[in-house]
Amino acid sequence: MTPQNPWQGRDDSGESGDTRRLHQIVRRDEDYGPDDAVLAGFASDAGVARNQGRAGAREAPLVARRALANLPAHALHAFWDAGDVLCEGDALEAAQSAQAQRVEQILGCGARLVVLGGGHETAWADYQGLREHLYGSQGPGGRLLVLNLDAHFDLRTSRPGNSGTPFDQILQNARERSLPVRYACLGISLLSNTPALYQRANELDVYWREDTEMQESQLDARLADIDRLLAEAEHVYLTIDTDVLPASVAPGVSAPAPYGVPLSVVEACLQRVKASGKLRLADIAEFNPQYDIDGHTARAVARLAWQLLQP
Ligand SMILES: N=CN[C@@H](CCC(=O)O)C(=O)O
Ligand SMILES: [Mn+2]
Ligand SMILES: [Mn+2]
Repeated sequence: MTPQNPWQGRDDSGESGDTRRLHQIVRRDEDYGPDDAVLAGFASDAGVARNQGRAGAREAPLVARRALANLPAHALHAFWDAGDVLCEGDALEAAQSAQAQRVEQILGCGARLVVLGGGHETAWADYQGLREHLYGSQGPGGRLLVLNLDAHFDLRTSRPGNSGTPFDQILQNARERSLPVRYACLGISLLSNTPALYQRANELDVYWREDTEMQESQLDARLADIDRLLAEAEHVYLTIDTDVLPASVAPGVSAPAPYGVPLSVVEACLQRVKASGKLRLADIAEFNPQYDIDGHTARAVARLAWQLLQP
């Protein structure tokens, strides 16, 4: 469990009506079951450090919980905080392995899991847990869509892994095991990805759209794209890199993108995936509180996490 208690906020219970906020409905036991919402943190920026980026994402789970704490509960009656897996120093693979085991265990209970990263090395950890859940001996099998909302492909081929390699790691691993995994990346910034990364995306049959195609006026077409991708899969892993948002909305990231995808579009994509009934796992990565301005990024991350937690 995190040392400081982030679950603190206003108490309006003296007023009439439903005044519940998230800090008043959070639970820390393990008595969750099918369809219950569970929040878990992966406190790591070892992948960002390895990837020549700005450290600080390791504090994100704590700061995001603080921003979530005071939000009204609305349709959510309870949710569980499963605490953090901490990455000590550069011991990333050990932390990813611990996170994968925990993800598999929580998904095995039938819960709806939302992970707060960490750099995007979170995705390789989360995927491995989901892979065991879906394709392990008791798993249902079926086609998996990995849907990443991100300014970056994160398809770097260097190893050991870092925050820029997770989807190459996932696709390589899926190929080795002949698993039906498709990768789609929405929000790519032309100015944040080299031609080598576009080439890697083409080699791996990645479905991608650039940020310039992900604006409000193009939303209907993008939702139709998502519907087609969803129709070709039984399961979805949704991963949101905070740097997909414009730097003005989310300055607190390692690698800001000035153009970005509007929060309204990101939310519409999230809601479309949720409505499909195929969402098995979601995470939000790359929030770096050290570079935030007046909590703007923390609030945007909390807003996305809040939507994922709602029934
Ligand atoms: N998580 C991904 N990070 C980007 C970082 C790019 C940058 O630092 O400019 C990537 O590897 O492409
Ligand atoms: Mn990114
Ligand atoms: Mn990323």
